[in-house]
Amino acid sequence: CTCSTEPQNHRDTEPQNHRTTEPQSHRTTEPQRVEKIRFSLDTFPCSPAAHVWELWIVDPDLVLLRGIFKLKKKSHDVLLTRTRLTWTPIVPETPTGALLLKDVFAVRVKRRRAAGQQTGGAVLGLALFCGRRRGRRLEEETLHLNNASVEHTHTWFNTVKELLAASKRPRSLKVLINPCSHKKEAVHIYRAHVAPLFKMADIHTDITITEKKGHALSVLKECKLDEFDGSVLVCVGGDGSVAEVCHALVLRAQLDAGSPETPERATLPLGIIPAGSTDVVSCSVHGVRDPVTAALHIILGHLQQVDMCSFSSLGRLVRFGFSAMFGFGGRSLALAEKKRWMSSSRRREYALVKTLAKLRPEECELSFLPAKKTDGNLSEQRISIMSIPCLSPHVPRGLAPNTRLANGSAALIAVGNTSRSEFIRHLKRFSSSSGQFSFSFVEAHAVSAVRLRPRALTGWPEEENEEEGESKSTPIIQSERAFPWNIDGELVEIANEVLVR
Ligand SMILES: Nc1ncnc2c1ncn2[C@@H]1O[C@H](COP(=O)(O)OP(=O)(O)OP(=O)(O)O)[C@@H](O)[C@H]1O
Repeated sequence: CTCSTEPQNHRDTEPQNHRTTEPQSHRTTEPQRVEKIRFSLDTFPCSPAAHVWELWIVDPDLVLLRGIFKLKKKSHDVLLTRTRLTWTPIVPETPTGALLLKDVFAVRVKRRRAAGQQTGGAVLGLALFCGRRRGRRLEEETLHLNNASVEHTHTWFNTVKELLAASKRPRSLKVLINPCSHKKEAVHIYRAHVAPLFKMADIHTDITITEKKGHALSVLKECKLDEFDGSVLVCVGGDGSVAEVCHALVLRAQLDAGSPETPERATLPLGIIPAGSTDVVSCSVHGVRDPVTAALHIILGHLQQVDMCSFSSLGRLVRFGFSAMFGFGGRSLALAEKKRWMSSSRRREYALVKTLAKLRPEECELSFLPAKKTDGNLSEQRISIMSIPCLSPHVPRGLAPNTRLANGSAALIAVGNTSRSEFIRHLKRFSSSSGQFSFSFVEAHAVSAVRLRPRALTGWPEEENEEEGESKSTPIIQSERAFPWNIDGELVEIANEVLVR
């Protein structure tokens, strides 16, 4: 029983509040079983000083203080109640869990709030948000550090926040979204899976939803790059969108450096959020096709250099890109492009089957500069050139599994003249297992440059009338002298020899 006019003599009139103002080592986390009964002055008129009497019925087991002390050189959790001191050894003394701050992207103070309550609420502790590896994926995970002390929580919060602010992470993002990618889901993928993570990490975003093909290129050609200082460009879309943005970044770097001949490194890093049908570039860089993994890589500031090729013809730059196919790959894409009204998977299947039915070698002269060994000369081929492994859900090990992302070379895969059935066997091995290069008609080389000169300037002329009902005014090859190339999934028609570096 105590009597007071000074609330602080009771430590506080609200027993549960005093828990939140105590420093860590003197704070109890036990529920406080204290009941308070108030009496009016009239009840005890004999008291000269007090206005109110308060009777405190105190649980003798109530923990008054709690802290970590060493007893006989071992750490103990020590509790103080009104009647006794107890201590429990803290075992093991080595940490049982660890979290690297390089994986943490946000910290928040947790509060108890009623439904609909926006502000305030009792402090419950800290939540640390991090990206955890699960195989090739990065997943968002939260570490809860529960502690009801306001002072303690804010000290930890401020320190962690300062540490995060000092790390090399993007503070702002210029986001380009292709709303037409694949099933037109890019905007939804961004809003549902990516934007909440950027918000959580306090990253400012400036979003452009592209209106047509070439829009991203014109944005990046004309923008002032110093406005993007310290920021990262993000592309949400499929391989066509990524290729357009990458081409724009490298082209811009070359234009700014005034060196059309020498390759220049792009000044802005690019984040790729996969929203296409195959997402070869995203799969190759992240090892998995997953928007959350991609977003967490961006937030955590992970950087990966990636090789690109330049494609030029007769001394003029055609474009920059990661992969190109000539022959079978170019022909089937050209055919698929004619069937735009079909769904993307159907027209791809249709074009594949049709092109296989008319399979024949390209008459061409192919020379290359090997990355390590002696140079070579090949003819009558179907050809692929890839600066990255080109992984996709359909080809889990990649079209060019021996190519690294940034080794300064590309894989040249040349498939010589063979029967249709052997060619199909070769193709099938990409999706099933290894061994796709162990055919006598397949050659694979690591190269730093390739020159391809088509010999027959009219390509496959018999194809142009290949189907009943098909208009003769829409030939597969727009110009009689042009050859279809598949560069990063985009149809590029080039009439003359092509130099890839
Ligand atoms: N608003 C738009 N309307 C039409 N095309 C666009 C628009 N914005 C961008 N594009 C172009 O769409 C082309 C294809 O986009 P993207 O590669 O993202 O989709 P996709 O072809 O469905 O995916 P994938 O290449 O993985 O199959 C790109 O060349 C891009 O330049």
